[in-house]
Amino acid sequence: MIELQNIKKGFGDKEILKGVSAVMESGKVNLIIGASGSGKTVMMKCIVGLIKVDSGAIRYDNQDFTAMDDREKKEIRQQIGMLFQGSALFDSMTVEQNVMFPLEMFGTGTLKEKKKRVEECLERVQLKDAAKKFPAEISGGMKKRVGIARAIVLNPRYLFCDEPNSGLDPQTSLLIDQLIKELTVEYNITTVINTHDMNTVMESGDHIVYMYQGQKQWEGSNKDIVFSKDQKLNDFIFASEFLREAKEMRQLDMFKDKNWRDQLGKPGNQ
Ligand SMILES: Nc1ncnc2c1ncn2[C@@H]1O[C@H](COP(=O)(O)OP(=O)(O)OP(=O)(O)O)[C@@H](O)[C@H]1O
Repeated sequence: MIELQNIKKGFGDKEILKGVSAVMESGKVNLIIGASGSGKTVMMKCIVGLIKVDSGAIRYDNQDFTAMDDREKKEIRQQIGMLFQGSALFDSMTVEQNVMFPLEMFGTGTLKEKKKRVEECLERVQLKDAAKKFPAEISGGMKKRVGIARAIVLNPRYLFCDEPNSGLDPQTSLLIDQLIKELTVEYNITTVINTHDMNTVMESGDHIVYMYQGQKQWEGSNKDIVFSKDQKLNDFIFASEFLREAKEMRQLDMFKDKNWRDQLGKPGNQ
């Protein structure tokens, strides 16, 4: 679990994060959503330590990351896997060399063990047959899967994905979302995704943090979203007539589920 406690960050006299508190749960797909410029990327960079917060605390499983020295921060960073926008593969390396890279940098064990781990990860993302190919020879969806294999090769406890669906068709996007979700549950990873993709929100979002102008406007699950009365969230998520209709249909479906009906109206259901 990652906890953010009242984090603030500004550049010059411009305040970008205005005191954000939120929780990213383990074994869950946690999404950061919000309009362009709302502070999602800055927040993600603060969480992984690429940007230093001005104040507030970030806790990784109860360890205060913001109070750590460089050596302790490095230990946390080695438990973090990252999937970058556009996959960020090394073009001159084969698929298997790309996945091997973090193991060569930070891994322990013999070369044989490392090769076995690469093979396992490629098998897990169904890319064993593409091991000897170069990035230029594979599709965008395959590149994302290489990026995912590389992100999990060191068995991370935390996984950060920046726009994992950018540039992908809807069907491939769904497959990538499913893969990330499966891995999150399988290895009990705390996964944090920065996304604009409404399919991801409605299908994979176990826990969603909605940012509005540098503040957390709303936090909840994708089921909560369907019943939320937060106007800003509703305007953002259900922006089109089509999506508003889809929301009403899902509400009807969910009303048929007694367990869910019982939860409605309970404290915390915003
Ligand atoms: N290094 C920086 N120096 C100054 N301002 C910055 C810096 N990084 C981000 N900002 C500003 O912070 C604000 C929030 O940017 P951020 O990239 O977090 O938005 P975002 O929600 O991720 O948007 P998008 O969805 O378009 O990626 C913007 O106004 C941006 O110009």
